[in-house]
Amino acid sequence: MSTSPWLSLVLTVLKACGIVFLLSLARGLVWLINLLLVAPISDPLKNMQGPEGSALQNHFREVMDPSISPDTHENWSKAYGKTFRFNGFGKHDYRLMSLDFRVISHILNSPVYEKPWQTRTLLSRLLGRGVFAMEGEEHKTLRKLIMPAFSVQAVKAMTPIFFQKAEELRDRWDTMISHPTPSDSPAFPPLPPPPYSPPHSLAETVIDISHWISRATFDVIGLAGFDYHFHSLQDESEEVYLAYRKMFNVADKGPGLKGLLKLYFPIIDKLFPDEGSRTTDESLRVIYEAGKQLVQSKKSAILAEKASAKEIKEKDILSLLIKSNLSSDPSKRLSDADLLDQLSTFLFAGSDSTSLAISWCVHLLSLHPDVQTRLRDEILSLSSCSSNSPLNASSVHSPYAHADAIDVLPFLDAVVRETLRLCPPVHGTIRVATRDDAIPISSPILLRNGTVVRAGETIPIRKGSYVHVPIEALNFSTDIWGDDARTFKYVSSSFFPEGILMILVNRPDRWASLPLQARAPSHPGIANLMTFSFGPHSCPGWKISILETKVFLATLLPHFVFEPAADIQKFNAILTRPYVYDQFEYGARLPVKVGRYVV
Ligand code: HEM
Repeated sequence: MSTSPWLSLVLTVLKACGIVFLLSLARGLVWLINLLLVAPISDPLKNMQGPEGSALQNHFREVMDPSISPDTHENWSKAYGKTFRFNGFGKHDYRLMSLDFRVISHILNSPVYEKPWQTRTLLSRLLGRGVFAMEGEEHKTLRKLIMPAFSVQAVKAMTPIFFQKAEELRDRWDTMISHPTPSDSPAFPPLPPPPYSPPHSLAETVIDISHWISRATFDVIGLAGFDYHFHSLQDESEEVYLAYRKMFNVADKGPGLKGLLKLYFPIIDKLFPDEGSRTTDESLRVIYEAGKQLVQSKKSAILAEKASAKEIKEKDILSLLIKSNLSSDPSKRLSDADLLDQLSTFLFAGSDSTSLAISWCVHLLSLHPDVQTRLRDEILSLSSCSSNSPLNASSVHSPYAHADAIDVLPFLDAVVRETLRLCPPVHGTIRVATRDDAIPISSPILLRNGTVVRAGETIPIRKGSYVHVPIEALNFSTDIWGDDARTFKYVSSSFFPEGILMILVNRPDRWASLPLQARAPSHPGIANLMTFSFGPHSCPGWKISILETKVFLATLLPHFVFEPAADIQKFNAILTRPYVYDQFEYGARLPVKVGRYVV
């Protein structure tokens, strides 16, 4: 019996598919064996000291979960020296971590180290070709183009917006105190008691301050960035605002296992888009539609003003970017879509990070009433508000003069910096070596084979190795800040012994006379902190955040007293956010008791 031609064709195709499948399987197997068994043998990090773990055990939680990471970093650096290795996805994936500033300086300044492609791909999916996701020459060019938008003058020009939104927030909270509504206090489980409660409470209304401050800082970047009104402090219904929020919420959840698989096999997302992908696509569509019109109208306005030789009035970041773009080498100019990507990047990088800085400040002030009172007194002592009248942009002085006066208040500066040191919104960052390298160290280490690597000598690292930069741990360095640098423990506020609270109360004062090691050139960080990182990828928005935080505190403190309402813990998901202890499933929240301040 002869086989039909169709059947033999099907059999041939099946055979070919089988061969392709077997070849792919063999290739995958070789790759896996090399990854898990062969490559690790010659990895120089193998010879470093570090915590042990089984073949596929990772140490991500130990180094990234802020409820245990301070202890981990302290214990590991005591046991292995300041530069050690730990398991990434297993023993085959040794990663370098260091609390040695010489090592960190090298990693953050050398062109050998870049953000891993995985991070950049994830960011590009949300933010397009933003400065966050770029490296090398492209990054350098773009960075030069955006920097005018972060100059001292540009930040100063934003101050009326900081005041406007801080006052709007103050008024919202004032209304909430007068008329507490059920929608402001949804039915969450009872709040676990805070580690400290004042003997005579002056505040009754519980407000999730991180939620409201986040709305305010989103509005700020909308106006300061694009001259765009999200009006989110009024209600959260504006289309572009919702699009950004939904998209960033997806990002906040982290990639998860499926997200990681999608990174390596993008086809999965094309074939089986999940809820997160659909939300991101729809959000991007809304953002790009609105953004296109915004960029075009701003560009036309700027060109028209240029043609009429009038002074260009627009002060928002987008206008400054367009101006900077128009005057740059035509071959290096950004397209309208690229310009918009930078704005999405600033919203992503600048709104919630600043909101967290303000929220953590209020949280620490609520726990330390004497610091709160001292700070309020300093703010009220400003000549323009000596009579409990609120600081506001429309009073006798211009908002610019107000902002200048606020900026130089020493205790306010100390409280803001101390909070940024203890609660950095970005817990850490990561780099990958793009070629074999030798990293200089300043603190000696003992290798596993008994060799001592002395200060000034180098340790080898090979292409493809990951290096974790533990921002929070570097902020807690006892070499810089002294023995009390690590007395702040966030394991669980309920375990706080009284002694630790007493030490924390006065710590902002350390900023009045900084130790030598905290000053440049010993300390390379921006504003004497690691919080904004440093080097070519350091945060360009740090001046915005520090001044914005100060203006918000200076506007809110003369009006309100803050008392703790719950036991709060830190959780690190892209940013380090506050959660109610043991109520993680209810999302990031920072309930604080807010009352009117009465002289
Ligand atoms: C308290 C608030 C802020 C904190 C803690 C913070 C922290 C950081 C850190 C640690 C980095 C470096 C990340 C890395 O190297 O992986 C960074 C980069 C960046 N930040 Fe901020 N940031 C804050 C506010 C802002 C603001 C207000 C803006 C803009 C409006 C901004 C825009 C950026 C951008 C564009 C980058 C990428 C820079 C580059 O790759 O060249 N940030 N930020």
